[in-house]
Amino acid sequence: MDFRLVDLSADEIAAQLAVVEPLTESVRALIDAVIRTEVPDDDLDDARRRIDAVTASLRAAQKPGSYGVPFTRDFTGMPWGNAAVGVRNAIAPPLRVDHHDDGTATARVRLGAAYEGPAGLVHGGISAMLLDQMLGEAASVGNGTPCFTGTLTVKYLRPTPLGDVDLRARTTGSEGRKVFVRAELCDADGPTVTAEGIMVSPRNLPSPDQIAKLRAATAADHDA
Ligand SMILES: CCCCCCCCCCCC(=O)SCCNC(=O)CCNC(=O)[C@H](O)C(C)(C)COP(=O)(O)OP(=O)(O)OC[C@H]1O[C@@H](n2cnc3c(N)ncnc32)[C@H](O)[C@@H]1OP(=O)(O)O
Repeated sequence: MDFRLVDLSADEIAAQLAVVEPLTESVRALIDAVIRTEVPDDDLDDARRRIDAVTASLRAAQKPGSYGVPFTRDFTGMPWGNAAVGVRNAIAPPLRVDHHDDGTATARVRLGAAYEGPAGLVHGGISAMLLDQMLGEAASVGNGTPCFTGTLTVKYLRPTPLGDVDLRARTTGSEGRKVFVRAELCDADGPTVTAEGIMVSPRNLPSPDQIAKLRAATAADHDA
């Protein structure tokens, strides 16, 4: 787990997001357009050349490896490359997860043509990924430390049509470093996929107490 700290204020992060989120949204629109376009082949070839030129311009200054999960000075994670929630990742729908006082995590997301499995239906792997993220978020926030998926059990109750889906997760208990979590993915008529997870806080991570102390120390440094 990457605990790299970045010295960015909330304003600086907001300024980055203001540029990055629209760019990623444009790439998502591009993905959808490539899937559904019916323009002639010559136009496709021309589009490819122009896209390659944009890609080359972005690669002029490029981070090695992946984005990782840097932490801000108030110890907030920035999982911007994450496949499910990443604001820099055009493959992510992205899921925007809300955490509630009762310990549940919820999200609503529109799954378009890029997430198709069977015709007109959400790919089962995408449903599993989104549910996995929800389980991890509910477990991690409830536990106060990041939890990895140990065991994930997914049950597909009925097909999920592409379109708007709602997700909800809640922890059902914990035992040592294990957190037990349940989640469901619903269309307008109710649950289509359910999941159960045993999420484990890895042994080499700081404990929730240590993280709370780190967060307090970082805040105190910043105030000084
Ligand atoms: C705001 C947003 C915040 C942040 C939100 C973050 C959300 C992230 C969501 C994404 C979730 C992912 O995709 S995570 C990526 C996919 N998952 C992974 O790559 C995990 C790969 N596996 C591992 O790293 C490891 O095997 C771990 C962490 C699962 C366990 O390793 P460990 O830490 O050494 O654990 P260990 O001491 O062996 O075991 C501790 C206890 O857990 C149990 N245990 C161990 N492995 C498993 C297992 N696979 N399934 C069930 N239970 C297990 C043991 O029996 C033991 O129980 P007992 O004897 O105490 O009873």
